[in-house]
Amino acid sequence: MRYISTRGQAPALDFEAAMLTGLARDGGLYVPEQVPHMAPAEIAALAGLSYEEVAFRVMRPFIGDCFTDSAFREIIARAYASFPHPARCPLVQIGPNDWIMELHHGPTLAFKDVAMQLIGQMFQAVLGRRGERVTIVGATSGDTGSAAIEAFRGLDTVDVVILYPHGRVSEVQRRQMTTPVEGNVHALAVEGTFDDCQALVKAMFNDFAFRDEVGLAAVNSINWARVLAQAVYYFTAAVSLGAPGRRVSFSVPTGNFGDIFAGHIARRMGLPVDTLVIATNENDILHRTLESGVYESRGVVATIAPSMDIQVSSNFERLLFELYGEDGASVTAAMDELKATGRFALPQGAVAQLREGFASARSDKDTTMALIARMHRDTGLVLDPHTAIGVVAADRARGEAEVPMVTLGTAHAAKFPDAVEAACGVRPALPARMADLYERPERVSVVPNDLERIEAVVRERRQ
Ligand SMILES: Cc1ncc(COP(=O)(O)O)c(C=O)c1O
Ligand SMILES: N[C@@H](CCOP(=O)(O)O)C(=O)O
Repeated sequence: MRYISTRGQAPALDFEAAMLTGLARDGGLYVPEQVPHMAPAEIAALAGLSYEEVAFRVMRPFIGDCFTDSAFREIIARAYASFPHPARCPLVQIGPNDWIMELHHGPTLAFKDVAMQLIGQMFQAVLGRRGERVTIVGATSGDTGSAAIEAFRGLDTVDVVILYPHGRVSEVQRRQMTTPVEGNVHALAVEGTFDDCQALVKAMFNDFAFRDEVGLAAVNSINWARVLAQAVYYFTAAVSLGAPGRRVSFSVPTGNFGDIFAGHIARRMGLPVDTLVIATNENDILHRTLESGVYESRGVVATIAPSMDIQVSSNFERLLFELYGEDGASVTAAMDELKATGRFALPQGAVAQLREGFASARSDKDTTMALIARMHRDTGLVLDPHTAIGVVAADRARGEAEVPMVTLGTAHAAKFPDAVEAACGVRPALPARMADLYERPERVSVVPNDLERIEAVVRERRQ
């Protein structure tokens, strides 16, 4: 299995190299040259298997000879041992044909743990074998950073530096990043937005001297391994609802377009995924793109779903690559235009293809709060704002009524207690293992939105 860049100018790599490389050297994102196909019988055979075994079968064709089968099974087992729920990503029924897939049972209470716990194990195994050490620099709107710090804290093969937008993450998210004591993990509060943080990370990858000096690596969804690990739960959910004999739709709270792109990959592998609903908050660039065919960044606004406060959705480039017939030059031209003018228009054919596979809906603050209140009143469930946006969008953009709809429950309500309490009157409690989170001392540096200054801090913090 080889991985190629969406910009068409970087060398093709195997899985191990693509995982360690992060952003391609031409500025693009790695994607598999071909997406492996699972036959209906292979999908049917996933029914009743453990999450770990499904993960092995879905991911195995993508990893080439990076790990032996037994080593890969052990890595998967270690990754999901940190999820107390036996199903790892359980489904909860909320209506006659509606479910929420709870992806918050990992150590930091958000769906990022599902991939990050696995990637932590994969990096440790590969870097240990190669005798190498890397510097992971990540951008976060709150959840990727806490999941990465949790997955890599104390490991002897990596330093981790996380950039988050100062004052724009919840207190729980911030404390999850700033309270770990291990010397190899560092949180930097950037005076800017998530988009600024993500642009800084990409700029560091494009500064080849810096990149090579520190051995830069990525655990954002820049890294293909993240997307791959997230494709697994689409299989577990769809199979338990009747796939391959039955189509299933998903509503996905969306920001950087990584999670929903994972669903698209599952569909390309042969899973009968019907509609993929892009659920957005007021930062609705993707919803507008579906409506108008123009991808136009209007600047990030702060919302009650801060993890989705994103305007430049990194993984949309992976979909564009497909929509543009895998022509790296066209993708490069679109990305250059975006950088220069803040917008680009998709060709008619690409827009039609986009609308065939995806629907979209936007939920604003009042609608999201009303949904949290209604859901609590009707079912007793306390949803976080991101998941609530997914449920609103599922209602607004579902296709055929008889197709089951699964909303991805991307975070635990306790990560956003203020918004949840304001919506439904219940202040969700943190699990016992985090009960002292508010008492732990914090360690964080506030830094300006300045590439040189941040590169200097990264150099200084490496061990
Ligand atoms: C809780 C939560 N929901 C939804 C999203 C959006 O996911 P994606 O960036 O993969 O589109 C994020 C951030 O990634 C998140 O942290
Ligand atoms: N919402 C994310 C933003 C980063 O997304 P990623 O999937 O590219 O890591 C976050 O919580 O940090």
